Amino acid sequence: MTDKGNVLITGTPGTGKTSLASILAEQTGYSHIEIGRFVKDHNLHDGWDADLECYILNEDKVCDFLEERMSKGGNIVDHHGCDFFPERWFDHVVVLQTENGILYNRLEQRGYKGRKLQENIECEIMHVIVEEARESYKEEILKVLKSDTVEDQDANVDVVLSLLGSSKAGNVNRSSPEKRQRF
Ligand SMILES: Nc1ncnc2c1ncn2[C@@H]1O[C@H](COP(=O)(O)OP(=O)(O)OP(=O)(O)O)[C@@H](O)[C@H]1O
Repeated sequence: MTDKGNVLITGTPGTGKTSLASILAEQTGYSHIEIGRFVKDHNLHDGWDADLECYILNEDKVCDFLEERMSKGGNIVDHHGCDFFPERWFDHVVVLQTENGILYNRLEQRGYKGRKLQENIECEIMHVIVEEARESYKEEILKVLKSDTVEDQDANVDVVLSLLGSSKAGNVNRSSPEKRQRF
């Protein structure tokens, strides 16, 4: 591992991982690794799940593909699961949580329906990802953050920037909140 560490941003689909990770990548110069996109672009899967309408991620392929990149540090990884990554990869793990009604609307707006919508809402209600993160990483590197509003997102950017500023990741560029990308 180099001077720059790696950050994992996880949470149920729709909680705002990709939005937060892109702002952070822009402000820090870290690379944003959106696992879903990598899986598709680099064929790190075992085919398409027609029921859930997503690729069946191959964990070994993903870990092998990312190992060298992660060992160099300076990555912000964004994924809706966290238990199959090597624990040593991450210096900070952030779990985003969104109030169920807000999440429902976000996912519905994205065209989620039926089983896919229901399973994702249940996942959030049951705190599945928070529990998975608690079982997979040490409490001291874990932050659980609310992601209901734009204001929450701004606050979350500051939390991660300060984590990076106070860790071995060293100095990061802080731009003013007005310049931040909005969605
Ligand atoms: N804190 C927030 N407040 C309000 N809206 C948000 C917030 N975070 C994200 N959104 C909006 O919610 C939607 C989902 O965000 P995003 O794609 O970042 O979620 P995600 O967790 O990365 O989802 P997935 O796991 O499916 O990729 C987007 O329309 C985004 O603009």
